[in-house]
Amino acid sequence: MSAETLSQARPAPPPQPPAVRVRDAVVSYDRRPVVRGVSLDIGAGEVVAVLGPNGSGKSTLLRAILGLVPLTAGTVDLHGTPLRRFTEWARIGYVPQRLSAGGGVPATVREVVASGQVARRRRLSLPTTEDRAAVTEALETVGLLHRSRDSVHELSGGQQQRVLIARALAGRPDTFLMDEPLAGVDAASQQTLADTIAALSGRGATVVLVLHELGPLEPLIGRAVVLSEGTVGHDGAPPRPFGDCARDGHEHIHPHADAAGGASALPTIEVPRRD
Ligand SMILES: Nc1ncnc2c1ncn2[C@@H]1O[C@H](COP(=O)(O)OP(=O)(O)OP(=O)(O)O)[C@@H](O)[C@H]1O
Repeated sequence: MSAETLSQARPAPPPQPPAVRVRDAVVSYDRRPVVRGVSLDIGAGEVVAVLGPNGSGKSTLLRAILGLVPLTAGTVDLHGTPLRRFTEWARIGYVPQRLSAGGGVPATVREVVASGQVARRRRLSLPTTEDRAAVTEALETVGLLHRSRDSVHELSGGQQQRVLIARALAGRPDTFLMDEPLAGVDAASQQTLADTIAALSGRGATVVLVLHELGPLEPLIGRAVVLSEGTVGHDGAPPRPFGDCARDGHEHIHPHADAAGGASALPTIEVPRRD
């Protein structure tokens, strides 16, 4: 290579840090460790499923990554920054598992979805036209624009789940952590949401999905982290036959009631810790 070519060569961009880096993470409830020494990196732009049986620690790991439950030991970095110093919460979209009934405040569907933009707004600033358009688009994406003014209390369980997904979309983050986003959602909406997640991935978003079954997300999932009693039992291509969970008679207990029982199950809005 000539001196001239060398002088024209641009320096390579610095390597991007992983979107999520977990090292030796331990999380305990009442001194009982339920995540026991997990280490993993999730690269920016990766789509990763976190699988495992009931109680294996999937949700707890996700919540620990977000700082919603404290680590007993180990570290978490988000986009190259230790969790306790991480401030770019507008980059993170969290879809929690639907939580207990009765804990929510009365809110319309639109209000809940708009709350997904809190992290990206300056304190006390009003939503911009762009913000409002993003809320409308998110509601359209999950097929609930027509329910915008209804109370979330009136929605079925599957619809509430779609509200939580819309809330994450409305914030326009680049990193999604979703805890069973399709559980309780009807088949047609599941496919729409899978298409949405595929589009997010196509735009370079990082997506971490706690799942019990891959379902319509299967084509998207190249990597699965399988937890077993709080440790990583497998990290690689999705194990087969993982579709067993979808077959009749599987013993997995899904935490989400479907439409029938959903009206009483309010989403609890959680904001990651920012200290
Ligand atoms: N807030 C809590 N307090 C005490 N124990 C908890 C709490 N949350 C979860 N656990 C327990 O920790 C263990 C791991 O739970 P976790 O919800 O992380 O598992 P999971 O793999 O997501 O399960 P599931 O598939 O049922 O959602 C379970 O034994 C659960 O009962």
